[in-house]
Amino acid sequence: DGLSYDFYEKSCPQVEDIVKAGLQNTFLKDPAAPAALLRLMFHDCQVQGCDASILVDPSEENLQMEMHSSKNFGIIKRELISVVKSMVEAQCPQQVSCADILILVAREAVAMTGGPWIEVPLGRKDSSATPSYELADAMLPSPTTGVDEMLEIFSKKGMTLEESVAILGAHTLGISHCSSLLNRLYNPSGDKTGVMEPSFAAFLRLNCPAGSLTSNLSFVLNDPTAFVFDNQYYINALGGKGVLKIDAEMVLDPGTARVMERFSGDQDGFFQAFSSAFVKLSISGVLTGNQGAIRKKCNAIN
Ligand code: HEM
Ligand SMILES: [Ca+2]
Ligand SMILES: [Ca+2]
Repeated sequence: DGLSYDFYEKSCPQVEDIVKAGLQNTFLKDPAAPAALLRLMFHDCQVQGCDASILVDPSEENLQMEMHSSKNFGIIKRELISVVKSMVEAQCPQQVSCADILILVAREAVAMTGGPWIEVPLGRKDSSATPSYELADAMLPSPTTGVDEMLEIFSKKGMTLEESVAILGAHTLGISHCSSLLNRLYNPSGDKTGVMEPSFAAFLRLNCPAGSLTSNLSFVLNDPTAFVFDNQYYINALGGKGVLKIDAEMVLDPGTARVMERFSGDQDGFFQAFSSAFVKLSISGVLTGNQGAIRKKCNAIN
């Protein structure tokens, strides 16, 4: 597929160290950043492949952008990729794509919060064209996405059932806004996500009241250790404390539940499956070789 593990060996051998050093400071000051950057990677890769398309800001020539899709609600920290890119540019001008930097950043987000260190192949190019928000609308999941749609998304990337359940373990980090939960909490004919543990249901309703004007601002943690990449997400979901519909519905499906049971008692097994799933996500639909470009700035087409 044109990617390799030593892609920058000649042109920028220190790139992985620059990314890591650049992020250490950022993550100390901003504990929400790792989760945001991991989700950012998924939302880039899911639309037109891992090509940094999600980073492009609107311009006079192109007023449309992926970020205008409501499916990208809650996506933040795009600008951090530009910060890391400028650090890389200072040492290796015009060598390293924003698409690769985004993958390396997501890899560090997992590693620095206690997750596995994942070796990723490099050599992606950046898109020279931005997709419309309609493509983002069509490709990205929503708060009401269920298990069947989830498995379809990830089997298209060559993931096994085990890997698909593992990649959802990304919800061990970060937050969900109340607006993503209202359908689960207050629409009885809405999401059928089984029995929520009663005190947890009460906790969610207390934090996310019906009819609140601030449900786009208020949020709950995705698991009790939302700053730590661990297997707590599976333990909680199995105990009726899954936050999002997908987290709760995976417990109801016997196939996904069996894998969750295993990960809830085997963090190393989870880390291994997550690592191979992460690589499959990161190589999906990439531009390589003469395709695409290396952007000068991550937020604008050259
Ligand atoms: C089809 C499967 C998926 C669905 C339906 C889904 C849905 C969601 C939703 C609704 C939120 C809350 C957004 C908000 O309210 O701000 C969220 C958050 C998050 N998702 Fe997913 N997601 C899926 C797969 C993934 C994957 C594959 C990853 C990463 C590899 C991921 C990483 C995250 C992270 C880290 C957050 C927290 C973001 C933050 O704290 O800023 N998700 N997801
Ligand atoms: Ca993309
Ligand atoms: Ca956690």
